[in-house]
Amino acid sequence: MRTIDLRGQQLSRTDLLRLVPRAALDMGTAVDRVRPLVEAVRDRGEDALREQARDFDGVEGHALRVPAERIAASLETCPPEIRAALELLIEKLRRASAAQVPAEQLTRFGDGAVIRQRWQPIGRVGLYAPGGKAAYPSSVIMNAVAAQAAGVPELALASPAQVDNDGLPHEVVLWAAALAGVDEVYAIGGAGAIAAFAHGVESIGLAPVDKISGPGNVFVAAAKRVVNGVVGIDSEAGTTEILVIADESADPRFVAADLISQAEHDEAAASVLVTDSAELAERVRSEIERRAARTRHAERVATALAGPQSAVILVDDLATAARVSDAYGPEHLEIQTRDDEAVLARISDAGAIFVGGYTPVSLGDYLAGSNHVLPTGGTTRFASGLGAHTFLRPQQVIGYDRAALAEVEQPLLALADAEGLPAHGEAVSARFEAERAGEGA
Ligand SMILES: NC(=O)c1ccc[n+]([C@@H]2O[C@H](COP(=O)([O-])OP(=O)(O)OC[C@H]3O[C@@H](n4cnc5c(N)ncnc54)[C@H](O)[C@@H]3O)[C@@H](O)[C@H]2O)c1
Ligand SMILES: N[C@H](CO)Cc1c[nH]c[nH+]1
Ligand SMILES: [Zn+2]
Repeated sequence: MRTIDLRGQQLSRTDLLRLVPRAALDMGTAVDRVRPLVEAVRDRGEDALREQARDFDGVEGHALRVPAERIAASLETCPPEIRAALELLIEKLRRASAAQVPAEQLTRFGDGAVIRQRWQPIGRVGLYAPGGKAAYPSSVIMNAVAAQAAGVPELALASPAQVDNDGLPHEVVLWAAALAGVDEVYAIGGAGAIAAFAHGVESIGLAPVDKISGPGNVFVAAAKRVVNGVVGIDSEAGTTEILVIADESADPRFVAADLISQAEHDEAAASVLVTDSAELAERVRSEIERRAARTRHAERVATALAGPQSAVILVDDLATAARVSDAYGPEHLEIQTRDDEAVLARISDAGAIFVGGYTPVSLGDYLAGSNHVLPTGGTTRFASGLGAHTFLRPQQVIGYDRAALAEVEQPLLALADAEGLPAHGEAVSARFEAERAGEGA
């Protein structure tokens, strides 16, 4: 990991934005690459999906829709300990997701004037679970349980076709779909899946969805940006990022293990350590050296950690560390310091925040009860992680009676007049015309 030494420098947020590294393939380039893939699926449907499965997943002649009976039957081969772990995840996530559903609120302006704030679930959603370099049953559940907590009636799931599973998605993805109660599943990956959800594919019975959610690599995130507006999207939950703020009190073994854990996702994943302790930085480095080579995906991890997107950043103090973190706006932020709450209080922009030495990101990836689908690429400035709220739209329901309308008639006429839109005022006055004509007679 390269070192960026910011000690002794007074840097503005703009300076920090330029200094702090970002993922190797930028979103603009990825958008240019996937736009033709999305348009091909929009224009040529199944044929384009089959070409993309051949080119990117190495799969041909497979069934794009997984029969519902096959999904249910998959559970027969699910080892009991994996089933129990998936069920534990479902149970914890259901509780935390239910807490994300807001209660209906009433605002009354006197007796006959009320605004109801209700939260309306989206009708049909497309859930994406990645499946290129690894299998993501946990993402199936993060998506499905959040949507179910919101009350979404129709869920469809897509995940890449696998050569070693007869062109079906990973078997463990089917287990998760069966346990989460999702029976509309497609063996489609990447930009093709996002385009298929957005535009529908009649020949395989895939109706267009209203909103797409779920994580994926940079091509998946870019495709979501392309279809945004045709359908809604959750967030750009792309290539994984972790930023750790640590001081000399942190355990270098924990910090190193966490930086490696997220580098395991993708050669393009970003692992960043920000510390005011040069000694900790050194100890983390040697721990990484000791551990990284031993991991199953050592080459991928080494590439991610050596890439321009990963770094050790040395700062003068933890206040500066928090500024660096906010400028970066990481998907995952870990805080391992002597006073974690003080650092947390300085943080604004992060997808999810993991506080203390015993709250690693991989706990949140699987079993904290929180949702692991999180915004990346600096979008934490305006986007949030996936939750029940992702699938709910606030709608105001307005009800005034005659007396309450009469009470606001005059100020409303003044506003309509100020905007030069008198018919707006007349739409109110018209309701009292007959009565006034009677009074005048
Ligand atoms: N932000 C989050 O919430 C979150 C959560 C989990 C995983 N992730 C990220 O998801 C990603 C998973 O990636 P993955 O590759 O394993 O699975 P994936 O399903 O996201 O991507 C595989 C698909 O990418 C497409 N693809 C591959 N090469 C391409 C190319 N050159 N051009 C266009 N399309 C191409 C193919 O369609 C393929 O099916 C990782 O980057 C991981 O960090 C993010
Ligand atoms: N760390 C990922 C989010 O970037 C989520 C995940 C799923 N499985 C393992 N990890
Ligand atoms: Zn992870």
